[in-house]
Amino acid sequence: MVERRRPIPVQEAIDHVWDHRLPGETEVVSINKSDHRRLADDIIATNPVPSFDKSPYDGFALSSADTDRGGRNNPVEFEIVEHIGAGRVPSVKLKKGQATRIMTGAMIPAGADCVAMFEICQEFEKDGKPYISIKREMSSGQNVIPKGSEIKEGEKLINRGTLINPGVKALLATFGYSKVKVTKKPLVGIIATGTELLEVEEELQPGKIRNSNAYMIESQIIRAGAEYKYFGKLADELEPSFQAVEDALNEVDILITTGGVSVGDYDLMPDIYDKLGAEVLFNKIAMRPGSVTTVAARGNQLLFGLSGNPSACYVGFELFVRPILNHLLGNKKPFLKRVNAVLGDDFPKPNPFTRFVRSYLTFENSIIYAKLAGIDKSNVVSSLAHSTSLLVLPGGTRGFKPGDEVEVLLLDNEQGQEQFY
Ligand SMILES: Nc1nc2c(c(=O)[nH]1)N[C@H]1C(S)=C(S)[C@@H](COP(=O)(O)OP(=O)(O)OC[C@H]3O[C@@H](n4cnc5c(N)ncnc54)[C@H](O)[C@@H]3O)O[C@H]1N2
Ligand code: MOO
Ligand SMILES: [Mg+2]
Repeated sequence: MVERRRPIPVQEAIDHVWDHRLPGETEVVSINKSDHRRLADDIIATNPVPSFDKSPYDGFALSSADTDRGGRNNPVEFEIVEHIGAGRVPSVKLKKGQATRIMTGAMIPAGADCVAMFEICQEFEKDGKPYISIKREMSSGQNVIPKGSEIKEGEKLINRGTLINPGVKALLATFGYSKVKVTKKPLVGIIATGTELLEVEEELQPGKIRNSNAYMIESQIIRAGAEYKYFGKLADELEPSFQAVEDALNEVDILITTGGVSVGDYDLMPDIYDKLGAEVLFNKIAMRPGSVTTVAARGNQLLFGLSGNPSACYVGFELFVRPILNHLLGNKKPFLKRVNAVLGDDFPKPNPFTRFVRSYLTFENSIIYAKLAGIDKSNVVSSLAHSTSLLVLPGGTRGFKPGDEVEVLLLDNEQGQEQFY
């Protein structure tokens, strides 16, 4: 007799997996290798920025008081006593009527409180010495970037958990973080099951198919920021499959298998979990595709039994594996970002289960439209390449039509959300 499974709501399944989450680990990497990693510590300003009063322009540093009553008919003159570029420390303290020729980024000399840009100065020589004249009044602080005006020393700039992007990297360099403490990438094992599977380089044979899921999962793991180890494909035979799964568990943090989780004669994963002594958290979810997605726990390891059907496998990963990887990676918003959109296609067939439809978004006249990425069947592979989102259609007795307001989960968005819903 076929086993009857009780489907549980998606949120309940997500909660079960979430209850088994573990804290991630950290490691130190060189700043050059830190891209796309997540910060394990807050980033604190180790110095003020700028760390000295500096000039934002090429011009002349002088005392604004010396320009008092300067004007169109009353030019004020300054003797140029020093010439400094960025990186040099001024050595002359300016006296009344003196100015320093200064370049962008250079330190403002003592005795100066403003910078007159080249464009407003007349240069000339008097007694063989360089001079300028200015036909206007300057104010104190004009064209000076004061020390600490951008960032105060000790200020918290970036929260731990933040993904390192070019801007974050610029800050790390600004504050001397040549080594960066980041969260460690969890290692996720992949096993594909199915006697019908051929590897990518093999010729197609009658009754067989190429194993696309393992490669798809590799890519999903990388997109999530983790690392994978592929243990190959297994024929549907219990003893060797059990051995392979047990061996793989010794090497990885998390194990993903694909196929063999339904109720077929060669669906061996339920027996393998049994033999491993793993606790099956659930094996039926009220969702399409991926209703047979099974998650088991052995010790502190999670085993994700994703469906063999490509679209079901894909969705199972995004809903159940990805948040756990995000959590291990220190992402404080581990669930897929959910936004509202307008349905751009017809979807007349109702379904009692919540559907996660492979879709993409378009942006027209300030409206986000969600459109179907292709055939909406659990066994198809073709729609996945065009999917940037999962349209969430609640289960029920009605279908959906263009113009209906819908929710979509974003697949390529780095900013997730704290809860699934
Ligand atoms: N009597 C029932 N039959 C089925 C049920 C059910 O409830 N009662 N559930 C159906 C649903 S829903 C799904 S989804 C599938 C799930 O199947 P399995 O997870 O057990 O996977 P397999 O049987 O091993 O394979 C299913 C399908 O996927 C192809 N496949 C498998 N591995 C790969 C791979 N690595 N790359 C590409 N394609 C793969 C495989 O050849 C099969 O066509 O069960 C339904 N049946
Ligand atoms: O698990 Mo199946 O994908 O619901 O069709
Ligand atoms: Mg099966």
